Amino acid sequence: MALRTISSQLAAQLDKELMGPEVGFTLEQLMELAGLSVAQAVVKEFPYSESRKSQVLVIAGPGNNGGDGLVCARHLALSGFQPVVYYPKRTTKTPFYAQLVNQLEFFKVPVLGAGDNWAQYLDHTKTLCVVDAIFGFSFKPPVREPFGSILEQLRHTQHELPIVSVDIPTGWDVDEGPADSDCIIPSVLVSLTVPKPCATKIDTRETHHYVGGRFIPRDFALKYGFEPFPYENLDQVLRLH
Ligand SMILES: NC(=O)C1=CN([C@@H]2O[C@H](COP(=O)(O)OP(=O)(O)OC[C@H]3O[C@@H](n4cnc5c(N)ncnc54)[C@H](O)[C@@H]3O)[C@@H](O)[C@H]2O)[C@@H](O)CC1
Ligand SMILES: [K+]
Repeated sequence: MALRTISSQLAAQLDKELMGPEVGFTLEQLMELAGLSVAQAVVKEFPYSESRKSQVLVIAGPGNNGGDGLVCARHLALSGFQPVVYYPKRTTKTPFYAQLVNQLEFFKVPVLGAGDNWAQYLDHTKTLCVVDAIFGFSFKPPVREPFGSILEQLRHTQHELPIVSVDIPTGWDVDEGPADSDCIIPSVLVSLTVPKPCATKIDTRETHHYVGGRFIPRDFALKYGFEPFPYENLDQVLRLH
């Protein structure tokens, strides 16, 4: 069956409507569910076991994709993993992001900033995977620093240290896919609400694809032109490939 997708423009419109006066979701609610979905995909792909490594590096960007990463880290901590967050460009647009960081401190999750030695966590003998929560559907190329250097390092380690990308593999054009051979190739992509067109460009032999962000009713999905996804029970993610 063909992959159901919507364009970046329509995704932004859908988001706006969900948080508009008629529907009334808050960003905080949606982000909590989005981050929980990503954590659940990590748990499904790399089940926790006391006998194996459980460190996960979460790299959070400056926008809402980064916020999803901060929430995901908290849920991973609750599930027995040892997340470490690298959050080099903190936003002060709303106090909410600082609250998410406080919650991570409450869970004793280290949150590294610009200037900290984050690259030490790119060691595949100690770290299970990297959660790429750098940019989502509002990314506009080209990548600015420090994120260009971060992506370059992830590309060098991706064959030993799998990347789990939140919504969009960072650096890919949201509608067109990987712009060049320098782009990262995630091992797992967790599309939120509905995959964006770039998801049709993943090679399903190397990237497992999930959909998460389970927060819309059937008729709303149909209005935006896609069939709802058949999630099971209270699962927050559904594996597509
Ligand atoms: N309905 C949904 O699907 C929801 C989506 N959420 C998340 O929100 C994301 C979209 O969030 P935003 O609109 O905040 O955007 P993003 O998080 O995609 O990125 C925007 C931020 O990145 C910066 N940026 C953009 N292009 C850049 C470049 N080339 N170099 C350096 N910095 C750049 C911008 O200045 C801005 O700070 C989605 O992809 C998803 O992860 C959830 O948090 C909530 C619900
Ligand atoms: K991402």
